[in-house]
Amino acid sequence: MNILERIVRDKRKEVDLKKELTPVSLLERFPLFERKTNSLAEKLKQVGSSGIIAEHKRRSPSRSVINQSLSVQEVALGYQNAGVAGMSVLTDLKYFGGSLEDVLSVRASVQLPILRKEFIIDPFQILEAKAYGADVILLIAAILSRSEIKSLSETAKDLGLDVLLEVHNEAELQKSLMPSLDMLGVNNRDLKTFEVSLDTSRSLSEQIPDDFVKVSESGISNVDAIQDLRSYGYKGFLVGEHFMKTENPGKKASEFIKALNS
Ligand SMILES: O=P(O)(O)OC[C@@H](O)[C@@H](O)c1c[nH]c2ccccc12
Repeated sequence: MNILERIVRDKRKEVDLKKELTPVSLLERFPLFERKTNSLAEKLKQVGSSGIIAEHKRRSPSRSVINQSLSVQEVALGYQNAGVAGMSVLTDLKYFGGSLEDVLSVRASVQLPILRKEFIIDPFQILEAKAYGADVILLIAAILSRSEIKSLSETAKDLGLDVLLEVHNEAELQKSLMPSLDMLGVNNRDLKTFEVSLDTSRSLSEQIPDDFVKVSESGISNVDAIQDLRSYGYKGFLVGEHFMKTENPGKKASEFIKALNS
């Protein structure tokens, strides 16, 4: 069993348990459930957007410690001041050390569009995302069938959330294209082997129709890479470790965006 299969197996158990404990009717009564969401796709399309989607990530299966010592609010404020287009918040606890409460804290601290970074396999997790203040959900093509992608993305759209669909190869891309997606993310990291190559974004770019906002994810650690990926049509750049592994992720992001604009 590869790591992705293990994560999904554990996620199924976690979600089934949570569904027993929390009725949907309760989530729908959370104060944040009614709010108007903030579109990341629209933000990325604006001229002059930095395109940076900065991630909060304490640890990962490929790197046991990234940053465990900062408060998520502090990181969020630093990112917002730096001029990022949006923020991604990992909510998986077992493998990434995150939680839905992290989304709630970020929502209370900044106005940025917030992506709930999670292994979504059930509509319940999309209701949670809305209830805790997220604006965008991630769907990962490697763990979902076409019909699951369709029903989950339609659920998200009905709630006013943006959908970022993540692919890693051509087969995943071809099986996933449908109008209920807003952004197409190409993960440069193979979630089964952890190998990273920006060539994945370069080679898949021309197969992504222009009606989707293109996002390149993972392994981005320099400004030149972004300039290069822009020439392939990418408008969003998901950056985690390069910022989070420093003592001051907001400062790192600020320097990065300044270099991008100079
Ligand atoms: O830390 P990096 O290499 O900059 O990567 C960030 C982000 O792309 C990565 O965390 C990620 C992309 N897709 C995911 C799916 C699940 C968990 C994590 C991810």
